[in-house]
Amino acid sequence: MTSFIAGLPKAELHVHHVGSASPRIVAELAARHEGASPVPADPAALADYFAFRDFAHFIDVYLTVVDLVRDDEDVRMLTFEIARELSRQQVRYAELTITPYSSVKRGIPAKAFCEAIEDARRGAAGEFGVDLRWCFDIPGEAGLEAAEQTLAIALGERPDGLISFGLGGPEIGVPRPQFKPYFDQARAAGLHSVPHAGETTGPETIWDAIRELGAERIGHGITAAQDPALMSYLAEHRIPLEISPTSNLRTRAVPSLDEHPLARLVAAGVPVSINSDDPPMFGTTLEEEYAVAARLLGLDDAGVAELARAAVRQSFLDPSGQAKLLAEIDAYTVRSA
Ligand SMILES: O=c1[nH]cnc2c1ncn2[C@@H]1O[C@H](CO)[C@@H](O)[C@H]1O
Repeated sequence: MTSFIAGLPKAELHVHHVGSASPRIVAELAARHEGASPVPADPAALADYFAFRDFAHFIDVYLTVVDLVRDDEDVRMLTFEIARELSRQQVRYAELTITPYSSVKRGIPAKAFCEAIEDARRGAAGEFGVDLRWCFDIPGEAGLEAAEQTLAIALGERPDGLISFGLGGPEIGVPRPQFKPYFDQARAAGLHSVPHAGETTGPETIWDAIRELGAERIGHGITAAQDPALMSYLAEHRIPLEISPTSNLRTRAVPSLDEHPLARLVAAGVPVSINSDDPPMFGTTLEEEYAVAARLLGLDDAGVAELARAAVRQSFLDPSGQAKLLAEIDAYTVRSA
């Protein structure tokens, strides 16, 4: 199973930019910028640093890593190195969630930020054969000011790889309906709506994301398992959940992997993709998340290949790109039989 997963061509739909900074990248960033940072450069110490009391603590820690990204060269290096890691796991296509607001607020001009990610996107395609797209998300804890800025950067700079508009950060105390005007404008401009919801709050947040923000996919959405009517709605309207099992464990959104609602969601017919969210911060990889999903769902190699196909079909990759990647998965599965 493990070697099958390792070689399986994949697509990743829910993985965060700064959240993918590996210990090597974090050490490189820490070394570049003198000055006090609580983020340890030593990989062992960093692993201890990435231990979270709860979700709010996770966001606090996450933002200390955001502080390490100080200029457009840091952005370019981080993005390119993420693509290297994705290619090592046979990821051919990834929709990377990026929060430009947080970096622009820290002094990186929006134009330079977008040029840097686009440089890295071209490099990733040429060097690694990884096709990167961007989801620009609003950091919810920064409220409507961040929504305003994120939309302005998205529509003002409109980098070629930008395909979707999201909402991350804490859900508690951050009601989704307030962001409706920004999602309306983003969708009117042709961006897909993919807010987080139902990660740390109940099903009503997911209903809001659907009804108020026009969600086409939901980030996490695991509390949908508490509402059979919502699961039926997600199944009937083919609104996929972007599931990251270990993330939910490490942020304490679920008490244990065995209690993760993934199997209940799949049994109810809810479309899901498997993702890693913030892999180094959660001590995992996309490959590992496929193995966790295979265990929780009792899948054989054929079942795991279907997980990869589902992610491709739920992606915003164009039909010909999807057909090409699906054919690659089919060919790999036949070869591995
Ligand atoms: O699992 C997650 N849930 C919500 N937000 C997340 C997660 N992982 C990373 N972020 C990021 O946390 C920042 C908060 O300012 C945002 O950039 C969001 O993208």
